[in-house]
Amino acid sequence: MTVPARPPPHFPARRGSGLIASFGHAWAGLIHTVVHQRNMRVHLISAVLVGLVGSGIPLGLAEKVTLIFCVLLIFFAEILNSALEHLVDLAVQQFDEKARLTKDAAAAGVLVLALGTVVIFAAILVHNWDTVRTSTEAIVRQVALGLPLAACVLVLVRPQPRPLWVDLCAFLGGGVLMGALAIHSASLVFSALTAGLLFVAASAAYSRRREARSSGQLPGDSSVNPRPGNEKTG
Ligand SMILES: Nc1ncnc2c1ncn2[C@@H]1O[C@H](COP(=O)(O)OP(=O)(O)OP(=O)(O)O)[C@@H](O)[C@H]1O
Repeated sequence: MTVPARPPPHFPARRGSGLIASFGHAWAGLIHTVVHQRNMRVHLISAVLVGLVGSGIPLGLAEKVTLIFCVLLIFFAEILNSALEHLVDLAVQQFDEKARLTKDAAAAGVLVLALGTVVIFAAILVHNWDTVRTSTEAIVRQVALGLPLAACVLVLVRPQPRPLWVDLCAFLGGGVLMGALAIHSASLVFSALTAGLLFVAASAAYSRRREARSSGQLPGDSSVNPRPGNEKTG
């Protein structure tokens, strides 16, 4: 006797197929993590600061590769940590010791990587201390233009509701600062990394605005608090 084929599960229609659609799903996963995971936003701001140091001080190839690899590894770990949290929440809706152990272990993985990156970053700065000491002009420039750029990224990723013009000013202001920094950059790879992070922050701001609109919140209405249930700390 043949077993009747099971009906397909109730899935919403896929947003497309092929390589471009796969890239779109991965991009949506990245932006969702930035929007909903506070720690991911902390990593993003830290990565902007690393990008500013790397594009201000001339570093060796091995040092550049190590720093960029560390930054990407932390993002990777945080995204995987977030995926695991979703999976655990899907399987377990009540307090469960194994759920706690799984989430704690995943969070520990991110913590270890973040601490390791801080140590590596400090070791690279100490190793290049002579260059750092003689790069006063570059340091002043990176602080004068880079800190406002980091502030623009911070504005874009903040969960608090705000008017659209604030996001637009932050994105355009960040772009102008980025351009000014890129002219004198010691490393175009680090400049590209910083520009990419600004773009990710702007996409997160846009995505948050769309979510707020579809859930009935008016963007820019400061009387409406962001939904705390949607916000994760890790
Ligand atoms: N179902 C559960 N059973 C037991 N403990 C849980 C459960 N869900 C979460 N926890 C505990 O609460 C912590 C925070 O979990 P949550 O899902 O809120 O993630 P988060 O705040 O985004 O995580 P983190 O900042 O730790 O990465 C977990 O690390 C775990 O110790």
